[in-house]
Amino acid sequence: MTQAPPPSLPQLAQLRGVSKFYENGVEALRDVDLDVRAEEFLALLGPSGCGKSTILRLIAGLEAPSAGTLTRSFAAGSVGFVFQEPTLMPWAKVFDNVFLPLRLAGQSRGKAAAAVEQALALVGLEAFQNAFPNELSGGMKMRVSIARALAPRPSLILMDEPFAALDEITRFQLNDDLLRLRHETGATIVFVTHSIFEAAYLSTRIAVMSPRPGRIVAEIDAEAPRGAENFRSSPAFAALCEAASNALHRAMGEEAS
Ligand SMILES: Nc1ncnc2c1ncn2[C@@H]1O[C@H](COP(=O)(O)OP(=O)(O)OP(=O)(O)O)[C@@H](O)[C@H]1O
Repeated sequence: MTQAPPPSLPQLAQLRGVSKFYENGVEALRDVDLDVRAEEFLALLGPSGCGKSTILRLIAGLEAPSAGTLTRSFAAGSVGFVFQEPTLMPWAKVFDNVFLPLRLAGQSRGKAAAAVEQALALVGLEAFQNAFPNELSGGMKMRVSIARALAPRPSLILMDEPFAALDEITRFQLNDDLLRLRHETGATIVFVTHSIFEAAYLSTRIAVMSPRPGRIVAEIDAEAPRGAENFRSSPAFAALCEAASNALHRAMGEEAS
């Protein structure tokens, strides 16, 4: 008698044999197979121009594949996007910036107030709802941008190098905030980064990409215990960085060091 296979984790998105050509003839992706599993923190790690942002846009439904299949199993309104720049409206208070996606979804200010305040509390900015963006530091602006993505309570958050423009100390703080937020909200996160260290610190899985046309060349299980006081100096963190670094070197056609 054959045993039934173990139940697989639910998937929010599935890419099979996905290629993407832009109108100018650029082949951004070639034959990409990738799953986004519920409740994971998936990092897309790869060199500049390898198609990481293209994958996010495909998952969000902002682009269509040129070939292959893409299946989405989340509601259209249940995805949040965080970009490298905070992209806040400078003329609007923090509250109204975070309210924006709820306003676009047709909610009144009064009805949305609790959700906006809760999202701001999640990023530690509940006291700044009446501030304007130019009164905030770069890290605080990014927190507002994250709160805006969280306000509609999406099941999936797509983050495109959100901390790349921040100094390292702020970046480390926001990395820790993000781990806490994921824990508190249960959201699935797909996170684009160039940083091996950031991918190793944050992720439960790292998909390593080749240079353009991008393909997934390695998937690294990164479910290391994050409870340690200082995970960044732990052997588990070092091992993850080494595995990701070696996969990236192989992808770049170099000898792994
Ligand atoms: N709308 C577009 N039209 C034409 N070419 C595009 C378009 N968007 C992206 N590309 C090209 O497709 C390739 C992949 O771009 P993409 O932004 O997805 O890569 P990336 O890995 O996110 O890059 P980076 O790490 O530098 O942000 C690049 O060569 C880029 O120039």
